Formats: sequence, structure tokens, C-alpha cells
Amino acid sequence: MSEPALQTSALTKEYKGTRVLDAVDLAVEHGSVFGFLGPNGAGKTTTLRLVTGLARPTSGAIRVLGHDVASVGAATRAELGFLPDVPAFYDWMTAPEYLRFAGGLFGLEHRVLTQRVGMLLDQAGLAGVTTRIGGFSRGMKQRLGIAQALINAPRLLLLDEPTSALDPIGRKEVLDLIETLRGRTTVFFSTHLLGDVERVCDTVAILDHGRVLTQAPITELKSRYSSSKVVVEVTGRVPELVAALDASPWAASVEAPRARGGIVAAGAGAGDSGGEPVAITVTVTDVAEARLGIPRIVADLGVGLVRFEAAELTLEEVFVDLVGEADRGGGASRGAEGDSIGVVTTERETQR
Ligand SMILES: Nc1ncnc2c1ncn2[C@@H]1O[C@H](COP(=O)(O)OP(=O)(O)OP(=O)(O)O)[C@@H](O)[C@H]1O
Repeated sequence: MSEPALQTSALTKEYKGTRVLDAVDLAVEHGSVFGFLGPNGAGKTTTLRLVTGLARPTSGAIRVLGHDVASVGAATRAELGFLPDVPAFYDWMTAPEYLRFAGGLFGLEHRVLTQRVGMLLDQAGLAGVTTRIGGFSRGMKQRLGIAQALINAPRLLLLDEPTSALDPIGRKEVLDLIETLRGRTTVFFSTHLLGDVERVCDTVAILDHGRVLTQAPITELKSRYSSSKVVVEVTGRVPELVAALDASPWAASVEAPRARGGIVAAGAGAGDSGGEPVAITVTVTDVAEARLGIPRIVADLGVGLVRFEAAELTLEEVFVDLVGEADRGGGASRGAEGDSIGVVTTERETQR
């Protein structure tokens, strides 16, 4: 198997004795759209600065496109594209002028540059825009920034929080643009937005307090965690069923909707369903025991069973499980600031 497009090994960075990255191992496979997810201050920008050679690691190694970053040459640098967290533009230029300027820095030949500028303006939804950059919306600027990062047709595109300053429409436009890159170039992008990762990434690494909590293809991550959740959909006797499930030794938690929407935990007054099917989610500690126990409880109560299956989890639920585990000491150690990972934002929150 070929070497990953980007690989970090035990990557550590300290600023004046404070460790901001702690033994970070990442492997970004060629062709993937890789989400580097973490709250503010987790160390995402620091990682990108190390990967692009803008800062040096305290220890550990970084390999980009098969080369050690410490000794990487101009030829490999020309195969990277980078959009910093706060991109700077010349406001008096138009988008084509700016892209021509950026392409000129790579020494692109006139014909190639003209063709590439046209293609990228199109891809970024900026074709025909004659306004100067100073009059662009933030979303337009970010799309132009991505187009600029693509001017050299990079094999690896590094984007630092490309959507964080955008409204939902601007975010959608940028995510759509990233989506079009799938299969053409490897994309590594940092974000604190779970919804963005879920929307376009195939693989995710979750960073918290400078440590990687997990790294996996999103589908694998979901199935790994969904095996511990079961959905039981029933008609009638919901409170009794919730209580019986909750009293079972293999049940860690039971959640059922309230009579009028909203989720409540077991014992908090889940209403009866009045004949409508109600989906109860049970987090189990022993899947085999739960598979035997749940049908038995349902049958004993004489409840109508509509559905019994492994839960489909969202990335947000996996994330909450993972971070909860880290909080309880089962995962990476936590910093003194406690639960700052909770500030990672979900799509729902940002659209509220
Ligand atoms: N040059 C520096 N000197 C000292 N501390 C720094 C420096 N750069 C970053 N840090 C610290 O390192 C930690 C990680 O910062 P970093 O900017 O990498 O996080 P981030 O995940 O990108 O956050 P954000 O989403 O807010 O950009 C923070 O505590 C920050 O204060």
C-alpha cells in the first residue's frame, strides 16, 4: 500500500513549556476528504502550521506526499495547496486578477494559467463576477481562497477552518465546492463544525486539548458505536417499558420521546404513545444479553413491537459518546479546562 498523502507521527509542539500538541498521529490517505475536528484551541491551526512548514515541531515527524517536511523541496511544496484560517487578499483586485497573480507565483505558463483561472472561477461560482475583492461577501472570499489554493493543481489541499466565519448559505457553497474536489485531490480540512464533517468528509480525526481522541472512516466510527445502541419501537405502555428496560443490568441508559416531542431519560415521565409507534433508544453494555432481554420484556408487557434494530447514530452522538468516555478517563487525558470540547458546534446550533 502506498504511503499516506499526509502522515504525522508523535507530533508534539510546545510553546514556552506549554504542550499544545501531544503525540499526534494522523494518516490521511490519498483521495480522501479528511475532517480534522476539534473545538477552539484544540491545536488545529498549530498542526496546519507545522504541516506547511510555517512552524517547527518540538518533536515528532511529518511526512507530506512521501517527503519529510523538515527537508521538503520546492517541487513538493508546489504540490501543496493551503488556505490559512484568515486569508489575506488584495482588495483592489478582481477575482481573475488575483488568481492570475497567485498562479504567476508558481510560474505557470500563460496558456495553462488562463485555462486554469477560467476553470477555477467556474468551480468557485465566481465566473462573470466583476466586483473587486473588497466588495465580496465572506463566502465569496472563502471560495476565492480555495480557488487560489487550487491554482497550482495541488495533490494535497490543506484548508484551515474554511467555513467557520460563514453563514449557512456561505457554508453550503464552500462545502459544495469541497465536494467537487472529491477523487481529484486529497483534502485535509480543519473545522469545529460537526455538521461540515458529516456532510463532506469520508474520514475524521477528533482533536481535543492537543490529543487525537479517535481517527477513522466516518462509517466505521458510526458502526463501531451504533453496536451499543438499540432502537425499540413500540405501540403502548411506554412508561412501563422504559422503566423495565432501565432496570435491566445490561442497560446503561434509556431514552424515549415525551408525549409532545423532546427527549427525556428513563424515569423522567415519558408519556404513553396512545397507539402511535414510539421509538425508545437503549444504550447497552452487553449487546448479546440485550438481544435476549429486550424481546422478553416487550413480550411480558404485551406491547406491540414495531421495530427492533441497531440505532443509526449521527456523528454528533458518536462524538458525545467519545468525549464522555474521555471525560470519565477512558480515553485521552483531559486538560485542566475540563469540558471545552463541548463547544464543538453542531449544524443545528449554528442554524438556530
Ligand atoms: N504562537 C503561539 N504562542 C503561544 N501559544 C500558542 C501559539 N499559537 C497557538 N498557541 C496556543 O496553542 C493552543 C492551540 O491553538 P490553535 O490555534 O492551534 O488551536 P485551534 O484548534 O486552531 O483553535 P481555533 O479554532 O480557535 O483556531 C491554544 O491554547 C493557543 O493559545
